[in-house]
Amino acid sequence: MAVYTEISDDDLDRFLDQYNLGQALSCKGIAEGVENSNYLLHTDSGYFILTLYEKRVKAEDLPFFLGLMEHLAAGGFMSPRPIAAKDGKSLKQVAGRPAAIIEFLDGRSIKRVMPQHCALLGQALAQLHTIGSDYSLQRMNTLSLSNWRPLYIACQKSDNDRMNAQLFPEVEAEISFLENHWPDALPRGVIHADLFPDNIFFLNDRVSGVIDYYFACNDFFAYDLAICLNAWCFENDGSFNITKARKLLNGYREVRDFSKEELDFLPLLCRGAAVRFLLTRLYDWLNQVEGALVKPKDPLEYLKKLQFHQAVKNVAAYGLD
Ligand SMILES: Nc1ncnc2c1ncn2[C@@H]1O[C@H](COP(=O)(O)OP(=O)(O)O)[C@@H](O)[C@H]1O
Ligand SMILES: N[C@@H](CCOP(=O)(O)O)C(=O)O
Repeated sequence: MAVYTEISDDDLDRFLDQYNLGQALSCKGIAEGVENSNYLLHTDSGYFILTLYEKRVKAEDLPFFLGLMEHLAAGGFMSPRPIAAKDGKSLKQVAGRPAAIIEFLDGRSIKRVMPQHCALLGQALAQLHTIGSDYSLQRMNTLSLSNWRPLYIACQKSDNDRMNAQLFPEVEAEISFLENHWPDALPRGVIHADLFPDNIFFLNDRVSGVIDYYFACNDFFAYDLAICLNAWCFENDGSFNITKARKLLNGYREVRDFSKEELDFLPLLCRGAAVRFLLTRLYDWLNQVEGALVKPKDPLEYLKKLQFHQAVKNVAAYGLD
């Protein structure tokens, strides 16, 4: 459960006075998520998500994230809209943290990914890329190639018990490889950058919501696909499910076709995406926040995914000819 910051009743009442949403009827910490504190807020006007932005989210990036949600929703994408306060602004403060109230979306994230979910995910991802392409704000990816080595060094420094001594040389060699082979130019635009199964809601066999834009940034579209291949196409036993990958990629290209160059770089981008999540998970594992209600995720899951992609020769391994 991710709740890092508690809100007192007085703080909540004062906060809600700034909106036209009536009084709070309840406000409960949500038992999912890792990055921010999220509450299910029930007011006289209905249900909302109240998010308090924590650690990795920089206050200066919040206009990009909230504006993107608004832009995507206006373009017909199933993103929740931030709720504007009486002064028209959606970014506020509560309990000393930047905070926003977000529209509540119906639907549920799926616990057991099936190939048809991957096809719908692919279509949704391509829609996000297409609708996001005329978004006016820009944000650099702060968890990309140039950030992996500093993050790796920070992990090493945090590993006081040398629990991961064996892991480090392998990760460092991979970072060096990626630094030497990362593409300079591929089709790019706004990407979600964290489209894991917990960030998509399904209802009646359709995508009803895409949430959690707090890693969104400008980067290669194919890197977003790589993140999704890692997050959606491996089974619990660590094996790669080529059927799911094929469905994901084919679903994507029904909406936005990818170039040969994007496909050629896909194995490398998948390696980079694996390193990115391995490192952030490792960092969080080694730097657990005392008293926070959060379950850290397993970094080694991403080492196994990395090793799979290191052995991939071309996109046939992902189900494409
Ligand atoms: N707009 C929304 N509508 C409904 N539920 C939401 C919405 N946003 C977040 N949630 C719920 O809150 C949980 C955590 O949200 P998320 O944005 O993933 O948090 P974090 O940024 O901490 O990872 C989600 O798994 C979902 O259950
Ligand atoms: N998806 C990341 C962690 C970020 O969690 P989210 O709750 O923001 O999706 C991971 O799996 O490492």
